[in-house]
Amino acid sequence: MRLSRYFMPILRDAPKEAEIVSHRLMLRAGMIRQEAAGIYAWLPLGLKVLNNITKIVREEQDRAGAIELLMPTIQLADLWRESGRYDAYGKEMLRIKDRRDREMLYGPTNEEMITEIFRANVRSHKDLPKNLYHIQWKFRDEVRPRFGVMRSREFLMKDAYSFDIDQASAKTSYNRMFVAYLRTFARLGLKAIPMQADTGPIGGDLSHEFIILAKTGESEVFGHNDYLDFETPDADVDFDDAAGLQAIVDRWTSLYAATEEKHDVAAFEALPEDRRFAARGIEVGHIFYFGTKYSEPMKAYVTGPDGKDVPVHMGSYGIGPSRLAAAIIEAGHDDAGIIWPDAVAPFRVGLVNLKPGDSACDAACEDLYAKLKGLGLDVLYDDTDDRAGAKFATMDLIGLPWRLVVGPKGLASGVVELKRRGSSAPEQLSAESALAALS
Ligand SMILES: Nc1ncnc2c1ncn2[C@@H]1O[C@H](COS(=O)(=O)NC(=O)[C@@H](N)CS)[C@@H](O)[C@H]1O
Repeated sequence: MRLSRYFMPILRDAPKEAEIVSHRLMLRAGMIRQEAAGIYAWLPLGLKVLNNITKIVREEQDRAGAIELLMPTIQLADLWRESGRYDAYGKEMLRIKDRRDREMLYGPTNEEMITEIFRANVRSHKDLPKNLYHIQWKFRDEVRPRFGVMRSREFLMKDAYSFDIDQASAKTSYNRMFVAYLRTFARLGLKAIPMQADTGPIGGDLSHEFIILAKTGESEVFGHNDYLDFETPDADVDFDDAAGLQAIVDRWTSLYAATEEKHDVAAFEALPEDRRFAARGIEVGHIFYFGTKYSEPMKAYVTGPDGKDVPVHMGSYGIGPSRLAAAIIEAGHDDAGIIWPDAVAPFRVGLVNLKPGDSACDAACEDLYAKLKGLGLDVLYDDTDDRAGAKFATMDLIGLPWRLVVGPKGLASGVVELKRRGSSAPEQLSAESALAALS
């Protein structure tokens, strides 16, 4: 992409209302723009990051055997009356009426709707287990939206829902998502720790939050340090091996880890001082098992092996891709700006022409631009007339993994300059060597 043709409204300074670093940097990098309190437009650079995040989320859901569909954002109030949550959900629910005065709502979550879709189509235990998911915008009228997209009112969520014949089988579905979440957050360059958590308005009695440690996290969390060195399950983990999955979950829940709500001070303080952490954390995922909480009132039954109708056992599993864009910045930045993990970066390489209009620089940049794209790399080519310092600052701010600089002096001695974001010194090397280093 040529920067002269792109749309990336960089801000020199962050607006004063931005309190945390990710909010400041997302505004300054031209990734998002607030349209109303807690409601954001995702500008081109931010949308590329969001799409990279959802791509990884989707791949790991699919690997775990979940099946993707897409449910609407607008839901009928009557559906929520069936589960009894319409009144219970409270002020966070955005209630609307259509032209026929029909009561509707902007979905904060989809347990009722997915249960309705399931019960209309699945009647036999032979069709179980099932895990259906979508990646869809949600609305929760948070009393105090803040920290940019970290706690917004309209936000993107991957929410998956599992259906099983009994609790034992539902636990395996829960474990599949647990393992998928470990892999997902690791691929996003994050160290997420599963912590026992409250179930809140979703319900049930088994729940884990996946927390990443960050100074600006909203939650107070406590845990055993060893979690930070646990390896992530491999891509070839067998999602049909119930015992193997349980072993992974057992290992990842074997040491102390709890959010404030579930914190057991005595258990925590029994740990050696140098083996425990008390930190702030960001909740990037939350999984729940809640049995027949929805299937019972909504009559989502299947015929069991004994011919008797039984309500299905369910769980729901949420990840916040829009929150993750901010959380990843909280976990990876420096004074110059964002440091994206390669898998999430909006472009792989920032190509900087120090002297647009100089025929040697223009020719060398066009050649590198074409070759880098030929290597399948996404390139942002800064062909603008900005000063060199401003160009370098922009590339650091938006956090691209590589910066490749072409200038008249360098060309005269047959070199270009290559720099890895976040590492130390830039390297002077031939264009060919630079291409080899980037391929
Ligand atoms: N206001 C918000 N802004 C941004 N992300 C949010 C917000 N509220 C929740 N999330 C994200 O959405 C994830 C799931 O939300 S949740 O309430 O915990 N879970 C559910 O809604 C269940 N239906 C799981 S399918 C959270 O872990 C968090 O990453």
